[in-house]
Amino acid sequence: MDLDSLYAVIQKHYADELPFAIYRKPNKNEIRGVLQQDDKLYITSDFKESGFVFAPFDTELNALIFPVSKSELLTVSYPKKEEEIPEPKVSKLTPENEILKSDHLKLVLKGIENIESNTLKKVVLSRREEVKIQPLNSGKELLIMYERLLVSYPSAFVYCWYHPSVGLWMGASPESLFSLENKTFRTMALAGTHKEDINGKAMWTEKEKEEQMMVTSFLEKALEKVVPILMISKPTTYKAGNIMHIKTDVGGTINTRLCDIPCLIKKLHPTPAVCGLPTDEAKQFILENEFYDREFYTGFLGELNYLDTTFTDKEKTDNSYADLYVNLRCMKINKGIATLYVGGGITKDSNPEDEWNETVHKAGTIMQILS
Ligand SMILES: C=C(O[C@H]1C=CC=C(C(=O)O)[C@@H]1O)C(=O)O
Repeated sequence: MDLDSLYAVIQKHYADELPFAIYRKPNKNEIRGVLQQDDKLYITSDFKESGFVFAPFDTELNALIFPVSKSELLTVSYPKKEEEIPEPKVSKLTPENEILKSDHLKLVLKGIENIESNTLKKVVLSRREEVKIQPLNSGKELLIMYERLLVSYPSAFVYCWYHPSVGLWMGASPESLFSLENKTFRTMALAGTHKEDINGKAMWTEKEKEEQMMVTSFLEKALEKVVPILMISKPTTYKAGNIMHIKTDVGGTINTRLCDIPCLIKKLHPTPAVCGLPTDEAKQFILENEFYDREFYTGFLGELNYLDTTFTDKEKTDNSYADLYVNLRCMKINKGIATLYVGGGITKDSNPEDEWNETVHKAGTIMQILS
């Protein structure tokens, strides 16, 4: 099958209001599709099923799955396309934006005050922004947007997910939750944000370095008992579209008898890159104080318990395979409205105005594919 045929199948599925996910993994030259054959909503309660999982931020809520046994799985090659990424169009503040801004500044300030007076060390605070778009009348318009995402974010996990009773989500995630193949385990500590500068280098501040180090230390601690020799790279600058982050690669051979995929999910989701530290305190602060429901933003998604190499073999499952990504740089699309989700890590050294600007910039990079 070629790309055009895959797109044709997706368009038909969308028109028939049937669930599907399409995705391209970071730096890979292929697109995969998981096309569920009925319109039921399947839930995975223990992450033991095989399928494409879509899990919300709040671990108390249901994670959804397109089961392999109920889906057609397709894979096509995707030629690499290089394209200049346009500068994000950051529009002037409208009165609506002013309200968004003052709410976000208040939220960040409250986060900082909490960190100063409590045991909370870091909390990731976010907001959403609604943008009017041309209504997506057909799958064709949808795929044009998806194609723009693919080209703008070659190093991201670029996906489009649809279920008629949940809605349509699209995104380009720079962050792996983890991958596991047999016993080879990989994850990353990603934090700190800068606009891309001319020479591709960023001058990281102490605040950003510390914020990212907290994520690395969390992973080290969470994994010490289950990955006997944990390899941790030096922090490097990582480019995601026209945004840069600090990234540390973390990995090793895991003892799957001590910790399997459900155990890893429990240990790692939500990471301090999207929640904070300590996890429970940060999560409580987020649920009580953010002005909206995150739903699937900062949840995770991807291949669960079906082997990469046997992608087309529906019957074959392997319980030590997963390739999961954190749902960042994403949006929900409903008719003529795209809701963008953006956030940033708050520590004691955060400056509310800078944190607001970070979210404006992140929103701008997603917005550029909407025009
Ligand atoms: C929560 C988000 O980003 C996280 C991932 C990378 C860098 C981040 C930061 O610099 O704050 C965040 O931790 C988001 O983009 O909505």
